[in-house]
Order: sequence, then C-alpha cells, then structure tokens
Amino acid sequence: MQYISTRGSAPRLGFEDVTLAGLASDGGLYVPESWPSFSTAEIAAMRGLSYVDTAVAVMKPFVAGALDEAELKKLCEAAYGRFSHAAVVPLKQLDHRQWLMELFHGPTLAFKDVALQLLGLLFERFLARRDTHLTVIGATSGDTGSAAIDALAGRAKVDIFMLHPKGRVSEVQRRQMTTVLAPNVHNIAIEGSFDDAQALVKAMFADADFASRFNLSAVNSINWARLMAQVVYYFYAGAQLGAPDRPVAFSVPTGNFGDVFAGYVAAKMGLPIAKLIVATNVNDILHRALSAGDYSVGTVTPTAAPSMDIQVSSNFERLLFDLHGRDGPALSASMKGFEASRRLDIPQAMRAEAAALFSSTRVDADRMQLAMRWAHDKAHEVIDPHSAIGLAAAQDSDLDPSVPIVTLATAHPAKFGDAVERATGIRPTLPARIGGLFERQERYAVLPAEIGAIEGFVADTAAAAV
Ligand SMILES: Cc1ncc(COP(=O)(O)O)c(C=O)c1O
Ligand SMILES: N[C@@H](CCOP(=O)(O)O)C(=O)O
Repeated sequence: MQYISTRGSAPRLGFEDVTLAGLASDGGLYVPESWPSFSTAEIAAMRGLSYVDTAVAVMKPFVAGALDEAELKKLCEAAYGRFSHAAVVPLKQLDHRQWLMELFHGPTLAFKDVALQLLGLLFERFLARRDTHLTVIGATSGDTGSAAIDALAGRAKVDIFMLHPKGRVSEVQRRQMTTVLAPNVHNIAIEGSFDDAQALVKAMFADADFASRFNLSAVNSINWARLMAQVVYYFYAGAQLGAPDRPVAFSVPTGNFGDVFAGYVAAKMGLPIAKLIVATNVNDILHRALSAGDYSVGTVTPTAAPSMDIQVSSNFERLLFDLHGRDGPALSASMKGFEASRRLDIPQAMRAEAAALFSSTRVDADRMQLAMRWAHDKAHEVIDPHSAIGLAAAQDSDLDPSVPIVTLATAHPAKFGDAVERATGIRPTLPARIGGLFERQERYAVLPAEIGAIEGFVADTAAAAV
C-alpha cells in the first residue's frame, strides 16, 4: 500500500515511512492512494470475530509491505491485551435502537488508547530496524496527551513533547500526563487554546531545518496510523449489529474530525453505514461547515466537554481532499487560502456529496446534560459529557427509526467527574488502575504559545539529554 499527501507534492510513501513521518513534508496529510474494499462475504465473515481478529482483517491492506499478518496480529494482541474489558470495545444497548460503544477501557480511559497503544508498538517495531531517534511532538485538548504518553513512556529511541492548553483540561486529564516522570516524557502547558497548540505543532513540522534536525514525528490524528486503527471498531460494531445485511448509523462526538473520518474510511471500504452523525459542542465549526458551507474559525469557548473545544479540525482536510476529486494542488490552494483568511466556503456541490453520508448537530450544555440524565435514569448508564453530546445528537436525529444508531462513548465518566456529578448527582470513581493520581508528583513546563519558545525548549531538552 502506498500513501499520498492531500497537498499533492510530498513524496509517495509506504506504511512504515508514513507512520514515522506523521505529517507530509508539503504540510498535507497522508491518505492511502486508493481505498481498499471488502466484499459483502468478507464483511459477513467478520461476524463473531474477536476484536484482535477484526483488527487484523481490517488493517491488513493498510500495512501491506511493512508488516505481515502474523506480525500485525502479535502487535494487536499486545495493544489490546492491555484493555480492561474482554470485548475491548463493548457494545451496550440503551433502548430499542440506541447503542453505546464503550471505547474507554484502555489504560488512560479514552478512545485514544485504541490507536495509540498500537502506534507505540509500531514506532518501537519500525525504530528497531533503523539507527534513528524520533522526537514526537503532540498537541492535546486532554486525552491524546495521556494516551500517547502511556504508549511511549520509557521507550528507547523516542522522546515525546506534549503541548496542552494551560487550565483548559480537566484535573484528571492533566495529572494523567504530568505525573508520568519517565525521562523521555516532556509536558508543556501553553498559554493559549488547543488550536494554538496544534498550530505550533504544524509550524514545527513546517520548519524544515528544525523538523529534520530533530527527526520529528506525530501522534495526533494527523498521523495516518491513528485513523487506521480507529476504522476497526466501526466494522466490529457493524458486524455485531447485522452488517453487511443491515445498515447501521454512528453518532460521533467530534473535534479534530479524526474519529468520524475513520467511519468515513469504513464506509469507503464497504461497511453499510446509513449515516455518520457529526456531533459538536458549541465550538461548532464542523456543524456550520457541513450544514451551511461555513468553515470559518471562531473563538474557542471552554465547555464541559473540553476535549472537543476545537475550531480548526485537522482531519477535515482529508475529507476535503476527496471532495476536491483528490486534486492535491487544488486543495493545497484552498488550504493556503483558509490558513490566511481563517475561512473557507464549501461549495454546495461538495456539501451535497458529503451529505450523502454525513449529517451534523450542535449540542449545547443544557441538551448535553439532559442526555447524561436520560442515560442515567432510563438506561442505567453513567456517561461522560463528550459521549453525552454524541447521544443527544443520536436521539435528535431524523433517521429512519429502523436503523440502529451506535454512539461512540469516547471517554470514561470519571475523567470529567465534576460535570457528571452536576448533571446526574453521581460522582463516578476512577478505576483502581488509575489510583494514586492525586498523590503523585507533577512535572511540566509553562510556556507562551510562541514557536521560538517551544523550539528552544525542545532543543535545550535534547541538548541536556546528550
Ligand atoms: C473524549 C473525546 N471525545 C471526542 C473527541 C473528538 O474526537 P476527534 O478529535 O477525533 O473528532 C475527543 C478528542 O479528540 C475526545 O478526547
Ligand atoms: N481531543 C483531542 C485533540 C487532539 O486530537 P487528535 O485525535 O488529533 O490527537 C485530545 O484529547 O487531545
């Protein structure tokens, strides 16, 4: 399998190089040269498979040329062996048509573990073959950070620098990152928003001297391998609910458009998906873009679902690439215009094409709380604010009532204990494996959201390590 950049001018790469590169050298994102697809018989054969076997079946075409089936299976067994539920991502029925897929049984209690546990092992495997040191740079609104740190802490040949917006992640989220004291882990709280942090990461990649001097790589969903691993659970849920004979819809709490883009990939690969519901909080750029063509950046409003307090959604570029007929130079021009003016108008024809698969809903704080209460009172489930945004959008959808809707439950409720308690009166407890979080020492730097300050910190840290 070969991969191409959405901006058309970076070199075509195989899976191993794409994984280690993270972002393409022309500023674009890597995507497979063509979408692999499964026949209905192949999808039917996924019914009853374990999560690991589903993962191997779904990811095999993407890793071709870099890993054989036995190697892939070994990595999946190691990654998903660390999940605390035997089903890895269990599916729960809430009422006659609403389902919840719990993606938070990994080591750091959010869906990010599904991809990052595997990505950590992929880095290790690929670096073992090379005499190279990798500097991983990431931005987090709360969950990617701890999942990436858990996956990379203590690994040889890798340092990780993780930027989070100071004071805008929950205390549990911050402590999950900053109490990891492994010498290769470096947390930075920046004076700004997640969008500022993400822009700084991209600026470091765009600084060609810096990027090659430190051999930068990415753990955010700009890295293709992240999305590849997330495609698996759409097939896993779909097969359990009757695919390929019955279409299924998914409601996806959305910020950086990575998780829902993985659903788009599953649809491209042949999974019958009736609709992908893009559920946003009041930071609603994606809802405006999909419903009215208005992809313009507003100011970020802090909410009770802080991991989704995002305006610039990196992976939207991957969808725009397909909507531009995979014309890299045309998309590159559009994205440069967007970067300069902070707005992009999505033409009606592209919106109509997207609407065949995507719908979108903006969920405000009151509606989110109502969904949390409904889940607790009617379905006896305590859910987190992000998952509640997905559930609210699923409940408000006007889809054919015979279609089951799976809401992706993206985080454990205990990560957002205050918000859950406000809505339901219940204070969820952290699983024992996270215990002691509040007693442990924290270590992090606080820096302004300026490229010079961050690059200087990375360079000084690297020099001190020599
Ligand atoms: C708990 C949670 N839910 C939903 C999202 C949104 O996912 P995505 O950025 O893939 O759209 C995030 C952050 O990415 C998150 O941490
Ligand atoms: N919500 C995310 C934001 C970064 O998203 P990613 O999927 O691109 O890593 C977070 O928790 O950090």
